[in-house]
Amino acid sequence: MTDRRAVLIVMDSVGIGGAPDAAAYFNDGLPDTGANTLAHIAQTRPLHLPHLDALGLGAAIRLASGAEAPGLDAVPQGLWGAATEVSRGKDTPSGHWEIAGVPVPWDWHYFPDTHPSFPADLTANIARAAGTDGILGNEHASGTEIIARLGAEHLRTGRPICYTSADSVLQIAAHEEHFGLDRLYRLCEAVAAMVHPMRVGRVIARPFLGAEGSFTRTPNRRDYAIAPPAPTLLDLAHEAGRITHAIGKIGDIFSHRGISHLHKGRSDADLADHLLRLADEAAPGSLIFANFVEFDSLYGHRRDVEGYAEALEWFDGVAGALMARLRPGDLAIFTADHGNDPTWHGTDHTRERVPVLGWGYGARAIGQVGFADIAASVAAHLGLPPAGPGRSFL
Ligand SMILES: O=P(O)(O)O[C@H]1O[C@H](CO)[C@@H](O)[C@H]1O
Ligand SMILES: [Mn+2]
Ligand SMILES: [Mn+2]
Repeated sequence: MTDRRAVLIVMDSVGIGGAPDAAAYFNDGLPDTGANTLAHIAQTRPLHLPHLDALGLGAAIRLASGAEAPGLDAVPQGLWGAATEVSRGKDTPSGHWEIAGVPVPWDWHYFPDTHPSFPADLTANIARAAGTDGILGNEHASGTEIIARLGAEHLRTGRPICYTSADSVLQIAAHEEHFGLDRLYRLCEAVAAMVHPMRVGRVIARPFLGAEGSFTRTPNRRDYAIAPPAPTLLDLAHEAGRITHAIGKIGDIFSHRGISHLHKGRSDADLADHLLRLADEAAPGSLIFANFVEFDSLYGHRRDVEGYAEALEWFDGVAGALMARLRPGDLAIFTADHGNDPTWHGTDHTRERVPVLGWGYGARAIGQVGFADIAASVAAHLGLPPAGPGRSFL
């Protein structure tokens, strides 16, 4: 068995524009053509990302989309390229599964942007499972906006707040104390069993606390996702006897399959602590697979450009600290699952290419690759059987 370790890091929503099929994806009814998360942030205010840029981040942006990204102009010293997704979906499971070697073979079910959004029989079944006389919401919404608008009515009526987005999701927001956290989890589990057969990708529990005017979501979000339709990189590594460490949302995204140890936290700062500790401690031959979600959840969906920029600059320090701890023979890859351009209209993800930045193979331009090539490369590095339809770029 190889001693070589691999660290695969998804910077959630850190897209670099240029997706060839962006016109088929929408925000507020308008196509995602031209969306470019990183370039548009950098054009708003120059980014200082010395570690990621030294690997080739600025070069990857120019390769993916031809866009200028002020502040990101280093000569690449790492492995660098841009990856294009083939799965028909611009959400988290589609991106992560394809990165792990399993492009999504089906069309997800999306709920229409109408009011009501959910079919009447589903609405009735959700209320029955909740033990309430109805539901609130039943529309496309942003999660922070809808609890501000409907939170008081939720407390008054006890009805769960159910909403969706341009993603294949059904989200349920409820007050942790008034409705109850365990009750919300049980409801989401029951609703997941109703909608997974329809190919709705996820049911998401969105607990919140507080009183009218100050409702706030808590870190107790939980995702109930459809299982990947084929063995992923995690499954292959685990079956080969490797230790697999999942950091953050990776457990939920892969239905907890192929994971030896799950490391969660209340924030990305907690996840960074796990990552840096594992860089010191993870066994030879192991795979560390991390998702850093706050770019997406706190800044992308909220269209907060400055917050996103600061989160990137914080994460660049984490990336530098990680690279300082890796050992000769290790591979680290930094990539993303989709875009979420905070300068764009709407509040949904944006269809984009993503960066592929690697530490451990010297300076190497890999050009345009596919998401699934990442799985093939990590598998090759770890000496595992080929993972999925991609080709190794190593
Ligand atoms: O607005 P919030 O509730 O954060 O929802 C966002 O989070 C969901 C899952 O990532 C996406 O589908 C998007 O709509
Ligand atoms: Mn995501
Ligand atoms: Mn998201």
